[in-house]
Amino acid sequence: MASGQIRPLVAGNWKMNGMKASAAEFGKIMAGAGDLWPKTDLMICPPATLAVTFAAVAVGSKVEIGGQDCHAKPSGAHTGDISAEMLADAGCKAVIVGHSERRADHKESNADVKAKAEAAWRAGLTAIVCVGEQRAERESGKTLDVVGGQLAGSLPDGATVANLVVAYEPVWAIGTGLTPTPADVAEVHAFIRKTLVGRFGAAGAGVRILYGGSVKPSNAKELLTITDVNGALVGGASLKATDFLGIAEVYR
Ligand SMILES: O=C[C@H](O)COP(=O)(O)O
Repeated sequence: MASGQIRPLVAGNWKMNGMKASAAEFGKIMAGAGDLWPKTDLMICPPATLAVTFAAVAVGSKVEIGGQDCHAKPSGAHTGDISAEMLADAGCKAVIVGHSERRADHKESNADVKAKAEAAWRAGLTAIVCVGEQRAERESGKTLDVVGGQLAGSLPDGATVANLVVAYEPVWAIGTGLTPTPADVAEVHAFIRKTLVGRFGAAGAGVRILYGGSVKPSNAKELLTITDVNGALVGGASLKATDFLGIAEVYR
């Protein structure tokens, strides 16, 4: 399916950034979102400490709130963890699972990511499943093998495909200012689309595939208008309202 037939999603992952005072920047994002919707869906995934407040103030706005991770179980003795059900209870509509920083820092396996994605679905959330290769893997021509393996192991089983988003984030492009060529992005996104259709049939053609990794206003048009790029997962540039909205502007 051509990217133009799917409403894009521009999601901001604030990672471990943001204090109560960041509500002012979030307010600017909400203020600008009305002009971009309904052409583009906007989402901010703040740290959990801010999710409840942001979700409350975002009611009635055109910005949805997502979590950055969840535990696979609904509740229990898991100190420091947050369940998908808790995120839903806080007003979140989605959760990122399998971000490369979680896969690396917390040694999350594909099976862990899949369990988290299924937990998201169980709680009624959209699962944003992240995949992407390391620099050495790209340089040795293994990108599609790596991404294919991650998809095979991490995508949830079930029929709630409408609640699935895949984010392609080359690990070497995250926070580095480096980006793949448009041709490389197109190749991986076409591969992900083919994989989704193979896995979910016709419904796979409607799953949004985001690109993430050093997206900023100056490169957004080049990266986000490629076929089968249906939006962006933005890190650093999502912390500043003008940059985040400037990225989403490409879909206006
Ligand atoms: O989740 C977002 C990505 O890790 C991208 O981060 P970045 O835009 O700072 O490169």
